[in-house]
Amino acid sequence: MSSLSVYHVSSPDLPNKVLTHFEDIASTLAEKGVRFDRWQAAAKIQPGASQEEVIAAYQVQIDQLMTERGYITVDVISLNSDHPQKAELRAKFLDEHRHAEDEVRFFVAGRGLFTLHIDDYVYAVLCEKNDLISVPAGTAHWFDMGEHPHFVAIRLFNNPEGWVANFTGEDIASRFPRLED
Ligand SMILES: CSCCC(=O)/C(O)=C/O
Ligand SMILES: [Fe+2]
Ligand code: NI
Repeated sequence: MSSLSVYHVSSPDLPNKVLTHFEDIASTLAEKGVRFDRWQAAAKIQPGASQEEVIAAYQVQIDQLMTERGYITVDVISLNSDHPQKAELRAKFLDEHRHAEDEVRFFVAGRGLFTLHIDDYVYAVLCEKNDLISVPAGTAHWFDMGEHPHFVAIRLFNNPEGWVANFTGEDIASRFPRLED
């Protein structure tokens, strides 16, 4: 089940609230400019499936997002716990960073934990299959796929380079809960 846990930066052990209803999650995030939508990921895709297979299965949805929201680049992260570089891949996203563009991720299988740091609050968004999250450019955040990754996410970008991150150098991510798997 998708969820949103909201913490004050000073209390990583105790969330102020935990939301599990889609409308509550979407409206709380919308107040901060974060878009949380639920789409139907109807094609059965297994974590570990190739980028080509995932893009072909979701071409209609990808085209819709590109046309309606102007994204120009797409790629796929598709990982299961057999992946030989899973620890390095996990570590790559675990430190707080920002992007110069919106972070748009459509989960078509499995789950992952996005944690957003906005002013004095931390928003931990557990994303699952069918969730489409759009985090505004410049938002400090990190992502945990867990020790045993099991997810497929389609990533959309509005720059031709794809994924470019600016790390903040802060250690805040190490104090907040990681994905339990
Ligand atoms: C769920 S997609 C992989 C993570 C990623 O692209 C990112 O920028 C995390 O912050
Ligand atoms: Fe990111
Ligand atoms: Ni699964």
